Amino acid sequence: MLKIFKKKKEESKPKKEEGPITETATAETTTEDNSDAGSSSQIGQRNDIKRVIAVISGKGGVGKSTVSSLLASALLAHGYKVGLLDADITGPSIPRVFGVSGGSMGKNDYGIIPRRSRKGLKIMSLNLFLADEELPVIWRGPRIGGAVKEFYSQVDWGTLDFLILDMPPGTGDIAITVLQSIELDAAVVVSTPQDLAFTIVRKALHMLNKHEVPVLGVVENLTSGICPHCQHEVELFSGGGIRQWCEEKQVNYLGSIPWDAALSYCADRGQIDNYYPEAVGQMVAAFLAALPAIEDNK
Ligand SMILES: Nc1ncnc2c1ncn2[C@@H]1O[C@H](COP(=O)(O)OP(=O)(O)OP(=O)(O)O)[C@@H](O)[C@H]1O
Repeated sequence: MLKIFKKKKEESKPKKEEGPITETATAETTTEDNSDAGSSSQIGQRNDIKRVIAVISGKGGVGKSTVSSLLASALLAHGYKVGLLDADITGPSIPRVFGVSGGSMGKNDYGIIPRRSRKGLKIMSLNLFLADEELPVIWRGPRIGGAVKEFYSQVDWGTLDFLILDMPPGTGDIAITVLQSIELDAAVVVSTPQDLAFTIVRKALHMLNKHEVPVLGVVENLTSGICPHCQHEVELFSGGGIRQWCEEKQVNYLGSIPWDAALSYCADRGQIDNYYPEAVGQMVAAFLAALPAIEDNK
């Protein structure tokens, strides 16, 4: 006989995930950076963010967070004022790769003060609020969208030339909610050369089209690697049709990043901003060259 287990009633449980992050998760306030601070109604008021650029993949694990971090660091190295918002709420990795730790977040009358990397990149991530970075965040799409929106509007970003948004992976509920939560100026799409990956990444391109977000271009990650034994360059995936696809569809090909052990070494040690090979230089040059067309169409 089938035993039917009644689900325990959960309605009476307090919903822990409700309430603004900026109020519930900020452990401490500080007077740092608020010499001209006003009332709490001034939260986000002095933000002057010139461009919000999303980095998106559609497929998980292709290097979206890595490309977001490299792009933000390279723009900073070019002298731009840059912020990096980790919208990958359930799998945040940005603070770690920049060697920035969490704990109590400072707040002034203009909002939460973002953390600064050693080189001055402004960073905001849910991981910065967690006492233990290994704690999982089990939230549904609307809550995640809400958190990203707060990280955009309730943070004292100040003046930025670029706010880079490391999007959540996938093209489902969570990514769509984030797309709807923040007005984006453009998006950079990341894929590996593998046909399987790029098929899924194309879904992200369709999603961006549907939401009328201009695509700045595609970055191909993990194109090739140097064999540590014979020092020969090896292709890591079959496929390799992305550049041609970009030409056919008149989408900018922003360059390729090879697999490089030095990159993961820097990321693991919180020093991704020390990784600046030629491939990254070429990517940022192509990115900057593609910008005017997007801005002219605004
Ligand atoms: N070109 C590269 N060379 C060496 N390691 C890389 C490279 N690109 C990415 N990695 C490593 O691969 C792993 C996955 O990269 P990353 O976290 O950027 O992927 P993601 O697309 O953001 O993943 P998710 O879908 O979980 O958000 C990381 O450990 C990163 O350091």
